[in-house]
Amino acid sequence: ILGGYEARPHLRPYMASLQLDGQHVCGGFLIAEQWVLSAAHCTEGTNGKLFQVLLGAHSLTEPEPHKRLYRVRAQIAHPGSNIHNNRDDLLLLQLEEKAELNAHVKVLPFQREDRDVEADTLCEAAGWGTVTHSGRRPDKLQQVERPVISRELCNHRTRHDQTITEKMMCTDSRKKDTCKGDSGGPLVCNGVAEGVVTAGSRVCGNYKKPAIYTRIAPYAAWIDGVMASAAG
Ligand SMILES: O=C(O)c1[nH]c2ccc(F)cc2c1NC(=O)[C@H]1C[C@@H]1c1ccccc1
Repeated sequence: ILGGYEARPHLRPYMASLQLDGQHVCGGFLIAEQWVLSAAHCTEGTNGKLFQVLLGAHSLTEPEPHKRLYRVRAQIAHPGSNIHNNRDDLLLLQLEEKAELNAHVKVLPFQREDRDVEADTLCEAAGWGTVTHSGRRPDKLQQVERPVISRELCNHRTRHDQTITEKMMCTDSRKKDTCKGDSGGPLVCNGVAEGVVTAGSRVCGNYKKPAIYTRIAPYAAWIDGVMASAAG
């Protein structure tokens, strides 16, 4: 998160850190007791290794009472996701067991109504992604508030030039922005997850390249289908 600030500990009890060998790789969030939603690109370069999912954390390194690392039973990338673009950039992770829900570990509802969030709506993003242009990594969860920008503006030839589909949304990236390592985390608008930070490599903090999110509502049926088929 560039230009943000330390989140109040455990005010975002749905936040997950996707880790490999104890290292934070991407964000994610709890959408059901045994399911985390993140971004498919985060699995690139992991050559099929399964993540571990840290829940209930504020600091990545310090011992905290409700912090717990969960093994992953299955990782399901959206079938349309690919390395060449940001389309269908979603990853579902089934935890080995149901997460123990408490004040520090909670499910975040996601938007099911497929309607664009109005431009200028202030939404929030949080993550353990880079906090400086030089790539400094924070230990504690950071957050930032960003206004939604219209798809028309985001698709301008000087911005993302017609690559933003109706299954994506954008926020202003002037100075304050999501960045590498925040991918997979939720864009929360009025208390509901409307988007997932895309994990395609992009420049951060440059107003000419707005932040891109996968809108969740268009994928509600896919998400429900995967969770239902793997149930039990
Ligand atoms: O965040 C992303 O967009 C992204 N997309 C990817 C694709 C492949 C892939 F193997 C990783 C990623 C990855 N994350 C990262 O590189 C994480 C490791 C870097 C990081 C940044 C800040 C704080 C901690 C760690």
